[in-house]
Amino acid sequence: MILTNSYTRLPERFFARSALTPVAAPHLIALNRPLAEELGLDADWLAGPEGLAMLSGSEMPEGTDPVALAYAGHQFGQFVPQLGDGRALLLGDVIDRHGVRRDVQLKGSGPTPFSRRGDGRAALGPVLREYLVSEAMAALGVPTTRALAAVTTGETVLRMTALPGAVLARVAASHLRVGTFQFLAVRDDLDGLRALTDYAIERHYPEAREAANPTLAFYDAVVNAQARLIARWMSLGFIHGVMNTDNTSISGETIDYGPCAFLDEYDPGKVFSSIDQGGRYAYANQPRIGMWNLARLAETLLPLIDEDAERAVAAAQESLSRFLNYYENAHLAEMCAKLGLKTAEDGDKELIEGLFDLMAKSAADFTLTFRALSENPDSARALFSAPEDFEAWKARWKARLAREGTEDEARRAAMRAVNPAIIPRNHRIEEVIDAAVQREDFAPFEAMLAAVTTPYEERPDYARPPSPQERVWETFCGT
Ligand SMILES: Nc1ncnc2c1ncn2[C@@H]1O[C@H](COP(=O)(O)OP(=O)(O)OP(=O)(O)O)[C@@H](O)[C@H]1O
Repeated sequence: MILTNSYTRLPERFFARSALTPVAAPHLIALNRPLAEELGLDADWLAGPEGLAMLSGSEMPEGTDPVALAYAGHQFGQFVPQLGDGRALLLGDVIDRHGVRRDVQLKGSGPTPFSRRGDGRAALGPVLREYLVSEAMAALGVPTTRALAAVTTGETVLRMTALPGAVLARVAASHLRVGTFQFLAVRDDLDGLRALTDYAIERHYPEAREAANPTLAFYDAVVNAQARLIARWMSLGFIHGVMNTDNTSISGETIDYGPCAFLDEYDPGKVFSSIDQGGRYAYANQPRIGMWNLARLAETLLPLIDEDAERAVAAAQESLSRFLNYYENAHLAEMCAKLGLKTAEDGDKELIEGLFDLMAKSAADFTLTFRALSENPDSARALFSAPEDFEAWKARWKARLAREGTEDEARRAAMRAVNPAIIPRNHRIEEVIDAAVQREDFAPFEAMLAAVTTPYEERPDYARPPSPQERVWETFCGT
């Protein structure tokens, strides 16, 4: 098993090497064989003793050079100049079957020089949550980190109580974050910023090299990727929950599934995360926060954009101002597709907003509403508290559909292919975690993984929203 590590070609101050902390009794609970195959990794080797030693962070194959990456970040708006992988170890990278370099990282593998007061570990529950939700997101076509494997450690970690420990092996287009740039900028490390920008351009946006101002073109590409990512989240009712700048990936992937959750009933102000007291990362705030995070990235790049500070600010502002355009175009395209419209025309935005208003008034289930519209709009009526208002909206929608003239069955098929039947609902995730933690029963995890990775197939058992007794009000971060 050969993993190179392209980060170690960057200056030493970007990362720290860290001693391994072998775990008591590693046990493989999940291995993503299709992903291993896509990465060109030998799944049988990964499932064997040497693979398990690597996946649990206990022992590395000869030649592996794992590192913890340094980064900073704004957490809930407060700048922390020194964060870094406090419980993660980047094993290295591979070139996948499509020729793309991908990182393999362990999360929960023990203390690193960046652990601060933390134990470097992860509990089984959050590892299962991240595994399920990231794989669901991939199946839904959302750019995301992936789950390669999950291993229990045979050790307990202390949180509110003693919990079983686990390690997640995660794959990412890279682990570069807005916070990685902030780490260098706050230290006035211009050479470092140059090296990091070159690395990021090379890895993610090579076309920026050809631009008159490569740094600006790189920034614009990140703005675009984040705008499209957040539009995708919004179209699925996904709430990230902890959109700090250290969780804003330069590649435009979703990263860190700590307190995330999908909406059940539609509520634009919805917050799940127990630590998001002010609602900063509420569902409807996500585009605005994405733009705020990108402004922080711009600040780090100013000296590379232009030697003249005023010109640099003006250029960065112009680029950032395109975020709203990118976002609105992407969101409109997503929503038109969800409503079976192939093109967008004047008035579509109002049609979409009209539906969301009704959904909010009725607390209609987000996923069920769009799925019902894809199958049998009459069945959607029951989701609305004022059926006559829904009928009026439906008449507008039907008139709009008639103007496009797509044949009904073809339109329904197209809508079913973009409106999932299955999302990883929070109450089901909690059941999976309970079974695993209380009874070491992983069958519910496997069954749910199979359901959420085929999200467009009808599965009434997983499609059902929570009953009032099953409802989960809060998710917890950083465990
Ligand atoms: N148990 C822990 N021990 C040491 N450091 C931790 C622990 N939990 C979180 N941290 C660190 O606190 C910071 C913020 O944590 P956060 O929960 O956003 O990240 P994470 O979930 O650990 O990792 P990632 O963002 O890579 O998914 C990170 O620097 C992280 O490494």
